[in-house]
Amino acid sequence: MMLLLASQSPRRAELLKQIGIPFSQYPVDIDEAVLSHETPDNYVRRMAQEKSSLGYKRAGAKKLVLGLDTIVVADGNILGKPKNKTDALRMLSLLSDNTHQVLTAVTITNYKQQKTVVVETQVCFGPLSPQQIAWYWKTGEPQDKAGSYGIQGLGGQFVKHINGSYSAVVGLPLYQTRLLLTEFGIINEC
Ligand SMILES: Cc1cn([C@H]2C[C@H](O)[C@@H](COP(=O)(O)OP(=O)(O)OP(=O)(O)O)O2)c(=O)[nH]c1=O
Repeated sequence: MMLLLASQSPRRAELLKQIGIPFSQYPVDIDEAVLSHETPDNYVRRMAQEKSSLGYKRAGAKKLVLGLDTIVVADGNILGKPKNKTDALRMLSLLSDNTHQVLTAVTITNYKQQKTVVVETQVCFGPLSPQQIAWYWKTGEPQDKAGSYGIQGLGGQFVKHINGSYSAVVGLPLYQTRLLLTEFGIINEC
């Protein structure tokens, strides 16, 4: 069965390629607004499910559709992608000298079922000065990333340690995605 990755992210495509499964990229656009009283876990789960469901609806039967979403949670606040510079500076100040959570949800949909897993990783940042934050924004890296940083890029130098899945922080948890794909019969157990 044909696997579709319902994502425009080149990083997610790279990670999926890394585990050697053939797929095509099939981006979808959904409304990413957080509902009132929605918990971070419910929100990230719903986003991955909506991407996967919409991809499945558009692509039709005989397809298996993988949808993902990544958010940063700092002191209980959901941090998505920054709207502008002020928003990014606010997020990076919240992350400075603090431990936050990165939640990545993975959903697979096919003709008969939908399954979702949420992977949580603790990320500990060292202190960031206002000058470092201003410099980092200017590099352009924070712009399209949840929490306004990329652990795989220049942002990696702010990270003291992590507890969890590095690939989940970048956008696609390799281990948990493999397990889900195995449950759907896309990968043989070995
Ligand atoms: C925290 C963190 C996030 N990110 C990225 C992962 C996601 O691509 C992005 C979060 O935005 P998402 O809305 O999860 O994904 P996306 O819009 O990039 O792609 P699509 O919805 O089409 O699948 O932030 C990093 O690349 N590195 C990091 O360290």
